[in-house]
Amino acid sequence: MKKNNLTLGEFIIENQKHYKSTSGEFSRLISSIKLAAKIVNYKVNKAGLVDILGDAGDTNIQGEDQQKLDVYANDVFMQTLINREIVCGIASEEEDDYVTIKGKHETNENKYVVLMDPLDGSSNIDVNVSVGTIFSIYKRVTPTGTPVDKIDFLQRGNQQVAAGYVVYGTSTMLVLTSGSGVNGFTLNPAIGSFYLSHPNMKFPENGTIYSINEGNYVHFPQGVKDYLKYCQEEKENRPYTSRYIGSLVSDFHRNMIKGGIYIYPTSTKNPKGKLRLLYECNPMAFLAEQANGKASDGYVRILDIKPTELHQRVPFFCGSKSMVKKLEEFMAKYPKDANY
Ligand SMILES: O=P(O)(O)OC[C@H]1O[C@](O)(COP(=O)(O)O)[C@@H](O)[C@@H]1O
Ligand SMILES: [Mg+2]
Ligand SMILES: [Mg+2]
Repeated sequence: MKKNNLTLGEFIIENQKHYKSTSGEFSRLISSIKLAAKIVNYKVNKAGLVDILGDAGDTNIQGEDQQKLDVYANDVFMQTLINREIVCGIASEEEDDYVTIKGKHETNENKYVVLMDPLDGSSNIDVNVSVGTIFSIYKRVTPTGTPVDKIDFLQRGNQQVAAGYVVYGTSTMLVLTSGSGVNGFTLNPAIGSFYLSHPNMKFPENGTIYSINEGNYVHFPQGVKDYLKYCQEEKENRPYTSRYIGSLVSDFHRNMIKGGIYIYPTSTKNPKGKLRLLYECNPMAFLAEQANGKASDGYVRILDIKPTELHQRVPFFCGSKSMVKKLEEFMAKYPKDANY
C-alpha cells in the first residue's frame, strides 16, 4: 500500500469494504473525529500562549483533577459529534454518564456509539510532553428509533467496529483500525489534511522496551516484580530499556513502532489498575491485536472482558506478543489473589 498520497478520507473510500458502512455514515463519523482532532491539535500547539494550561478547578467522576485541556478536548469532541448528529450516544472519561443524542427528529436513528478519552496523558500537558485522544466505536445493540441504553456502551471490546487514537506529538497522527489492520495518518498542518504515512502498522513480535511507572514498585503484584527482574537481568538480549512517557497513547505508539510492552498493573493506590476498560484498554487492545500484538489483564484477553460499569478499571498489559506472553507466564506462577 503506497503512502503519503492518500488522505484519510480517500483511504476510507478506497477501503469501503473494510469500513462496514453503506450509507457513508461511518466515513462521516471518522470525518467528525478528524475535525475535532485538528481543533484540539491547534489548541495543544498553542498551549503556552493561551489560557489552556493547568487545572480546570474541577474533578471528574474518577476523582481526578480535570486539566483545562481535558475539559476543552472533551467539549470539542462532544460538540463536533453532537452537532453533526452521526452517533446516537457518547461516553467519555470526562462525563459522569453516557450522553444520548436524539437528533433533530428526536428519532435516535443513528446506529453508532462512541466512547472516548478526549485527552490522554493529562499529567504531561503543562510540561510540553505529548498527549493523545483515544476513541472506540460500536454499533448500538438497542433497536434504532428506541432510546439509547447503557447496554449500548457495556459491550465487550471484541464487538468494536473501529478504534483509534490521535497522538499530539512531534507530529500529529491519527492511528485507526476497523478490523482489517492498523494504518497511521499524519497531519500536514499547512494543508489541514491527514495523509497515509504509516500503512499496515505492526508490533514487532518481540521487543526490548518496557513501559511502567516503577515508582509504584512496592505495590506491584509479585508476578510483575518477577517480570521486571527478568527484564533487568544481564542475560540473552537483556537488560531491556525502560521508557515511560506517562501518556498511554505515546508509550503505545512508540512500542508499536519499535517493539515493547506497556504495563499498568494493580497497586494499592489502584487496586483494579488505573486505566479504564471501555475507552482506554479496549480501543488500544483492538489496535494492538490488529497490529499482531497482544493485550491482557495478566490472565484474560482484554477484548473478552464483559464490562459492568462505564468507568471500570482493569490491569493492562499490552504490546509485542512475546513480551506479553512472558509477563503472563510470571503472573501464572502465583494464585490470582496473590497478584490482585
Ligand atoms: O502517572 P501514572 O500513574 O504513571 O499514570 C500514567 C498513565 O495515566 C494516564 O495518564 C491515564 O490517562 P488520563 O491522562 O486520560 O487520565 C495514561 O495516559 C498514562 O499512561
Ligand atoms: Mg487516558
Ligand atoms: Mg484522559
